[in-house]
Amino acid sequence: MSPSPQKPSLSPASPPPIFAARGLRKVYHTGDLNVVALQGVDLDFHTGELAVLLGASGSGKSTLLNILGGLDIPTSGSLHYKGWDLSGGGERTLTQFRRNCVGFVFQFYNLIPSLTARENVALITDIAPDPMKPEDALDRVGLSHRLDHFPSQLSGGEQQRVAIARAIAKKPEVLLCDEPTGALDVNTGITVLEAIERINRELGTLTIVITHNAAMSAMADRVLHLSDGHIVKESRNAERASVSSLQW
Ligand SMILES: Nc1ncnc2c1ncn2[C@@H]1O[C@H](COP(=O)(O)OP(=O)(O)OP(=O)(O)O)[C@@H](O)[C@H]1O
Repeated sequence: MSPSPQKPSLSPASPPPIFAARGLRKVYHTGDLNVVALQGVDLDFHTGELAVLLGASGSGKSTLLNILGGLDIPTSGSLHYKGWDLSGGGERTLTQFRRNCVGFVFQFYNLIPSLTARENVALITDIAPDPMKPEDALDRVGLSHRLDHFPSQLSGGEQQRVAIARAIAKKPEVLLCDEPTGALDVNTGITVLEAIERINRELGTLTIVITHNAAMSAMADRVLHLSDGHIVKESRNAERASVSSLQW
């Protein structure tokens, strides 16, 4: 373990973390320029937790989420998910990890326009080892009445909920959400966050949501503040606020 002033969040009563990141550093090389996006991050995450990762633009949030999701690897430091070495295990390990363990939700929904909601979700359920039915996934995000609608026939919030259904249909242990409400107005954003919170609560999926929006902190178990590539503050909520009470 690399020495660092940042303390991992394990309390004595906690079960072992499923993610353990130590000294994560990420440097992007672009021409002559080196951008240090992460400067030595130590973090643990536990099953069932809902964590909000807050930070200004450029603070390193997406870089961290992409590394946690196996879309990228750190320049140095280590990342373990259960028994898997995601920092040094190679592309095959990352592919297996992404395919079996992680669902992603991004700001833009990336649905296939020529497929219905059900068919967009079925794209994933057709290749996952033990998926839920597309109809069940869409039911969990409150879209049972929109199964045969095409993306162009759905509102932005509904499209994002289809994207969430697609992400959770393979029953991932981890759900990673990068600015899931960034393109939505407040009320629509609330319905999307309600869907995410419900998935976390009902399925016990470790859920990490990144946002600029400090108001979302109240819905989390734990809030991590990222600044300039460092975790500068970590706090826990004694209770999670209901999503419908959030305002911004
Ligand atoms: N592929 C890349 N190549 C070079 N630099 C990059 C790359 N991706 C990110 N960066 C830089 O790394 C830093 C962190 O970027 P990152 O996208 O992780 O921040 P962020 O907190 O998610 O920002 P935002 O909220 O604006 O999405 C920024 O300075 C960014 O310009």
